[in-house]
Amino acid sequence: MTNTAPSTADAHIAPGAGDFAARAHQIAKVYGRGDAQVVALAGVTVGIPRGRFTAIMGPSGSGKSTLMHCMAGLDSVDSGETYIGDTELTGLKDKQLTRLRRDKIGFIFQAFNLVPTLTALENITLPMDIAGRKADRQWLDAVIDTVGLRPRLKHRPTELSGGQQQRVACARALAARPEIIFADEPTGNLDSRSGSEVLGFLRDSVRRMGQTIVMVTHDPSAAAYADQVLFLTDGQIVDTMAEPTAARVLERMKGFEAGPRPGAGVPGAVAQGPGVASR
Ligand SMILES: Nc1ncnc2c1ncn2[C@@H]1O[C@H](COP(=O)(O)OP(=O)(O)OP(=O)(O)O)[C@@H](O)[C@H]1O
Repeated sequence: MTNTAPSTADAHIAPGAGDFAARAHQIAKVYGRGDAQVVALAGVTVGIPRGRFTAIMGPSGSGKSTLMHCMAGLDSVDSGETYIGDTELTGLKDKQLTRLRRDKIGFIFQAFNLVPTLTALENITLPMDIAGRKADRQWLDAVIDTVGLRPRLKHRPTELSGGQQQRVACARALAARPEIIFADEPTGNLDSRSGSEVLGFLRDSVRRMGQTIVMVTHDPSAAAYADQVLFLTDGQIVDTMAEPTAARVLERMKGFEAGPRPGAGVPGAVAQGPGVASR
């Protein structure tokens, strides 16, 4: 069911209000028809605070990837609006959307998606090369040092470990200084040590470089690296948690197995950054 009722939370995401790198307003997404119909998003209103690390968690099938894909302009919504900065994505033509994704958004996926014939450095600068943009040398150096890739820049992906390949993918996402980075299970293919390294690096890029990151994850330990966690069930944001710990996130996730927490059903909830009270 799509929730279209206005929410007082909407005031927080009116265009120009709040410092959000990305926003969604009452977005709904339904797959299939008739008996096969699945409501993936049921009227989600959310703002992603700029310069913060936000994790999205929820049971399998709760709509995490759909929300991320719709907010990143990789998938269309059936109703509602999405914004990157002040630019409304809904209604953009394909070419405009491609340009916006290229110029303003960085992506990190579970599969590293590196070009095997290019070196680590060439992979990092590839999006800028395609866009015909010159890399800011100082920034690029800072990114390379932050991810600890300097001794590996001439290596091809097959000559790098999984963790190193994902660090190349992180550096590629950061190099163009995007408005926001969307990361979908970035540590899903990594052992726990490499996963911790990548997560530590993502957190550092938020703290030291002011990057905005949104990450979908199943792992409470990964979510604990974030500044805040949004919890989705049945296509709605039902809770938020600031300054999460793995234990608190795990405890909250257990609650979903027994159904949403009483009073936690807040369709239209808005991520409010560090000021959100822990629940
Ligand atoms: N292309 C599609 N066609 C039909 N149904 C889809 C499609 N993509 C997603 N769905 C359905 O929409 C719902 C939400 O899917 P989504 O992948 O967003 O959930 P998720 O929370 O990311 O799940 P997981 O944690 O298992 O990856 C699920 O019921 C899924 O089966």
